[in-house]
Amino acid sequence: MGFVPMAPLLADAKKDSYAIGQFNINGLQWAKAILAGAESQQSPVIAAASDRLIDYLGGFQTVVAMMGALTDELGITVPVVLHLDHGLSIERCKKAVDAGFSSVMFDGSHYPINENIDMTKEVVAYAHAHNVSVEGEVGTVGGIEDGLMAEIKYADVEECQRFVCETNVDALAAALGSVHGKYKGEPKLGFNEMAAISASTNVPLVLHGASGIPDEQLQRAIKLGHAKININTECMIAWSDACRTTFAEQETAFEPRLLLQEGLAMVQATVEKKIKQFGAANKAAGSASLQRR
Ligand SMILES: O=C(CO)COP(=O)(O)O
Ligand SMILES: O=CCC(=O)O
Ligand SMILES: [Zn+2]
Repeated sequence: MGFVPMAPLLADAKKDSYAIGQFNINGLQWAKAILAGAESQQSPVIAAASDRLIDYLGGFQTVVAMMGALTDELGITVPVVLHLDHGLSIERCKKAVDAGFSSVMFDGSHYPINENIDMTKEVVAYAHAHNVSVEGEVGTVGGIEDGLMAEIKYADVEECQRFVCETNVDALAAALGSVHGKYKGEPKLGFNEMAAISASTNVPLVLHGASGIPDEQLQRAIKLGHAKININTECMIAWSDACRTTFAEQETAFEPRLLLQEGLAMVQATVEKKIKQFGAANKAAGSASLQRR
């Protein structure tokens, strides 16, 4: 089974007011937990490799081969998007397309808007020619992004409109106060700006840094056009808490399969919980016949 492009899935999600979960891959067993969680909920899923972690994961081709084999061997029937998260350069986005990813994010948010537009355009031209979807970012998500500590820079409504119109991206990550990693205090998303950006761009929006955002704010974001919600930290916290407990309880154990299994079960449980929260459970059937790469 191949991977599906992201654009048609997000169009369906936006139309029916639910969001598809993006879950970051932190290794082979982790990828299995993501796929099993999506299958059990019968939800489309976006499995993402952060460009920052590509070498750690074994390289672009390894990620594609691993995810392809896992979806086959596990008998996964729900649509799976294989997405490059926070692509660091045009070249690396092209490499991901060549390797077989079905979606890429080019993160040009640290560049001035004109450069971000030009670079994103180049990624879109290459990716669309290969039936691969593209996500772009305007403004800056706070916290650790690409390994660097980023200041929050709110997306500007007019810049977003220009960005979408000129680049033809399939999805827009408009930074509106969310933060990667753990929140210090209550997150406060810019809902007025969100409404204006959603209305003026008319593309599916992407919420980065969604771990730890209260349900009420997530539901408002979905109503205002967010069709993709990114979760990594909540899975990592669930995994590390469970693993720490196992290590403390089983002082003499040494087999990784046993030591890590409770942590991985918690990753799957977190994926399932978030999918239900995003309203994406049982949404796989309508999109299952989509063209795969
Ligand atoms: O945005 C994310 C991945 O791109 C994940 O954000 P969290 O750190 O909030 O899970
Ligand atoms: O969490 C997602 C992004 C990253 O870690 O690079
Ligand atoms: Zn992100």
